[in-house]
Amino acid sequence: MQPTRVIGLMSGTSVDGIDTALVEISGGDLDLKVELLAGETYPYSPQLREHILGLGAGTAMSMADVAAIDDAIAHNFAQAAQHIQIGHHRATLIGSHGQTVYHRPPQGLEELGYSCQLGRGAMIAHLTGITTVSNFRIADIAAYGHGAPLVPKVDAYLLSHPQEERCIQNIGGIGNVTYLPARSDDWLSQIRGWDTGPGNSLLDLAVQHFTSGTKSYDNNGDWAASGTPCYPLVEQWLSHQYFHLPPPKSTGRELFGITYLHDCLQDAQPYQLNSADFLATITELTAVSIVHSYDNFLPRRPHKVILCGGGSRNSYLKNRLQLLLGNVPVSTTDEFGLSAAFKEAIAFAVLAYWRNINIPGNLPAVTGAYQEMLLGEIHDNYR
Ligand SMILES: Nc1ncnc2c1ncn2[C@@H]1O[C@H](COP(=O)(O)OP(=O)(O)OP(=O)(O)O)[C@@H](O)[C@H]1O
Ligand SMILES: CC(=O)N[C@H]1[C@@H]2OC[C@@H](O2)[C@@H](O)[C@@H]1O[C@H](C)C(=O)O
Repeated sequence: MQPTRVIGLMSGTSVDGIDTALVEISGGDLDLKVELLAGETYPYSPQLREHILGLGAGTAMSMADVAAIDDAIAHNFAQAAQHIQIGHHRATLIGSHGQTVYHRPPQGLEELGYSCQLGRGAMIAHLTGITTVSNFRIADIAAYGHGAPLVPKVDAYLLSHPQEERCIQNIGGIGNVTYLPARSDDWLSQIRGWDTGPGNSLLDLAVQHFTSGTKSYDNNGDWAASGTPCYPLVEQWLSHQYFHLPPPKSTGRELFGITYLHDCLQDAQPYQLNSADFLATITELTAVSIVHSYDNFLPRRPHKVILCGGGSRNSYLKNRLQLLLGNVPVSTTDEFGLSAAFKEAIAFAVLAYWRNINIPGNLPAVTGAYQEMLLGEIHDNYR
């Protein structure tokens, strides 16, 4: 059978731009194959980024303003899909995650969560002339799940190993892990996944704070590497309720965003840290919270930790993780043939492909949903 050419579109909690992957997909589950033909990140304009971050942070806005942001996101996503195809044969399917602006996990057993991704799929289908699957999280949420993380099932089929136990750790704005047991008889039911807490979100905000907005992230972690972490503060921050909550669990900028950073800055005042020390301390919180969650919520430490997402390019953070994990080697998905930068975009291409052939995309043991669900709404090409 001919592989299907699919575009995956994803903009995550960093709101840095649209990660776009053009892939060829074949197979179903264990025989799933994905080839990345092109990958590109198309940044948002500074104004649109500011509006999206404002909306997410609770800035008062009219419904007309929200509609304008929603439309602008859909236009940008459609444009990204058009651009990535230049010089290639056309895709027949798009999987668009959209832009998360709000995420509220279920507050109790009988409670439904809520997650809002802007950039309507119907618009993208119309603008591109390509059938588009979007709104991936809602079906899992309707089944009392968190609607996140959704990448673990894709990780399972692209990165699991017959003998090794692996943690696939994404470090985006928020961090999330997929724990993959070795592929044995009932390995699928033993897969776990959850949001570990802050990835780069607090670090990016702190860099913006110290540079009055002239820089948006700590390139390579060099700035943090020039400082020293303040461990009493890391300990204090680690007492945050989220880190102790057992999975299934998910979070977002609602918890680890600008308000939390302001609290951290206040907590740091008695220690009179300079900016480098503060960044080193925030970076340490990301690293320690990841390892702490493995130690608390996994049967044992994995054989390998494999990183992806923008934070995998932060050498200082990677080194801190390696130090905390001792003899468990830390690498990136690039070393396993899967692009660390575009893995999430690739995952939404796979989820769209699965939706199109009626394969469920969620793992109930990860999201907490009571059953497997077909994820995403299909918007036909209206042209
Ligand atoms: N060279 C680099 N050095 C250090 N950090 C980097 C580098 N490149 C990217 N990053 C970090 O990665 C972030 C973007 O990561 P990514 O695109 O994976 O996030 P996201 O997809 O928006 O988030 P999420 O996975 O939470 O949805 C940037 O905001 C920055 O903090
Ligand atoms: C609501 C939402 O957009 N959540 C994102 C976010 O970014 C990382 C983490 O928090 C993860 O739970 C999720 O994204 C990935 C792609 C997922 O669903 O697997």
